[in-house]
Amino acid sequence: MDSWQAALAICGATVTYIWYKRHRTFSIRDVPGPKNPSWIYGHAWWWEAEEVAVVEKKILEEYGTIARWNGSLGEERLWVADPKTIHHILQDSDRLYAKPHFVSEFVATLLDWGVVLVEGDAHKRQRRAMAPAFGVFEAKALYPCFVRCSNSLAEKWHETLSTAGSGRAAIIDVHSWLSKATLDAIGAGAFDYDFGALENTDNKFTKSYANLLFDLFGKSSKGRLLFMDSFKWFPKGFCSWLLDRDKSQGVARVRENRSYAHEVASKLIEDKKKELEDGTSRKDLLSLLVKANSALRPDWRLSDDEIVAQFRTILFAGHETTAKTLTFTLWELANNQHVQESLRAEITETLSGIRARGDNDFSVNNFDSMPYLLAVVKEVLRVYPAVVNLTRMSKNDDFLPLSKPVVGLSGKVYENLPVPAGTVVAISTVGYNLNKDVWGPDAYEFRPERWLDMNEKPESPVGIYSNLVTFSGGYRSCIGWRFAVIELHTFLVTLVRQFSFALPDNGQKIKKMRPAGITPTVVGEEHKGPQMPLMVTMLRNE
Ligand code: HEM
Repeated sequence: MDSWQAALAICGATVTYIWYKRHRTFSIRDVPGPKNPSWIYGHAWWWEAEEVAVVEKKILEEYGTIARWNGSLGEERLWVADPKTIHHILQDSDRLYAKPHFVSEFVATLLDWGVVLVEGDAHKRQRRAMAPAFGVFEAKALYPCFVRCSNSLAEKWHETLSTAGSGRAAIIDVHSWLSKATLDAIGAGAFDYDFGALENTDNKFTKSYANLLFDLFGKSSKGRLLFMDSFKWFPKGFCSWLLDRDKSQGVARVRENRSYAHEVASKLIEDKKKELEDGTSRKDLLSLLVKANSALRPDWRLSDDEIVAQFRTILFAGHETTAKTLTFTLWELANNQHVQESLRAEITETLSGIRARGDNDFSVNNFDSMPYLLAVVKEVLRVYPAVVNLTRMSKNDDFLPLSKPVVGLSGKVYENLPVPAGTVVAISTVGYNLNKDVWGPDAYEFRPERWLDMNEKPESPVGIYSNLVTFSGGYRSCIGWRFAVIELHTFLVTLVRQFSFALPDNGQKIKKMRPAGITPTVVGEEHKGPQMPLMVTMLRNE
């Protein structure tokens, strides 16, 4: 075959492929969605440029709970905020949907191949080994760690405010403090390891976490996004190979973090194994994991490398997520003084009851009888889900069930939506959590009271916690949700009883940026990375 014939054959094959993709029955081409701003880049930049929830509300208002959008080079994708569809993807479809390899390989630079990223039998095996460390009893046992870390944070704020001009109040970047305190909390609770972040200890591993996610994702450009999206065209493994050679500052920082993490984790695992042999095993998650693992059938056991991967996974999955959730909680309390006052009143009243019974302070079980505290935390988790999208890819052609029919661009009405194999589906946690069909006409408002009025349980809850998709749902839902919820309750009670929060009167505006989840930044100072300056005032001692 000469070169002309070869060129003709390639052109013919390309045209046939494009024709096949356009005309096959299983297509999402007919689904309405926002106009593609660029065939080359798709919507990636459009998402990045807009504030979290602004785009989601636009899509919900204009297209409803299912929309088509584009990846690079014209690729068609789905955006989903419909409860029935999400339920199908998360609960029923181990066989049908997987995390796309090009996303997982990128995230693996941060987490290694731990339970968040592996698929199929490897996931089952890793999850089985981890499950015993994440029960209710185990989460409650970590309460003293959270008390210690939240008290250390309160002490730091007391010191800062006592030396401030007025002696009682100052503007504090609560996000940077909460990020340090939650790193200490996950270190203590999950590994019995002291990061010393609040104390500013000279620990290179601790320092390697400062703004790591923002450096990796927050300084994106169109070219960078295209580069990352292009991994989808390459076979598995290529992306990892390329990232190992990537010289960009964000990836270089992650590589450095990985080498410190491996060093620390290997030493910790060795110590935990020794403690297990000596009968001095502790109650942190890693000790429980090492113990549960050693009792498993040999072919189910995790290797040391896999345990190291869980160490990095737990650190990433459980650190910034809780820090950001707490940051937005304090912001909403500053925005809604009546909510803050009601919460403080409930804390004070509960504490009086505890003291009247002869106890000194809160125990973890007291939170269950604090409906307003529970409502505030659920409402923050609803409006500010730390992970804004769950990305999946259909393994086979599938029909997605819908709560409401979708009217296609052609006028055709779909009761179920045909989705071709290989379609990327973004499950929008923000879109679902703001869906008015699920949460009522005031779904966009921050209103903790909705949880006090709610008494009906949904027939098929979508998420693992309170019908929210914030912790995902089904067999890959967040294994650490109990840990997170107890940590959030503990920090809030400690901080709200000792400090009040208000918006600074300097006209500053907060922008919720998208990279690496939902990130608080100040408008005009986005380049400085995450921050949330609030006016914090010391309250009188109890
Ligand atoms: C507010 C805090 C948190 C939020 C919003 C959150 C959210 C999530 C979400 C959405 C997923 C699913 C990710 C996906 O499917 O791609 C997930 C998975 C996971 N989370 Fe969390 N998380 C939080 C805290 C924690 C904590 C504190 C830990 C550990 C102590 C943790 C450990 C994990 C792990 C190990 C997984 C992977 C589970 C699996 O794939 O089987 N998370 N989390």
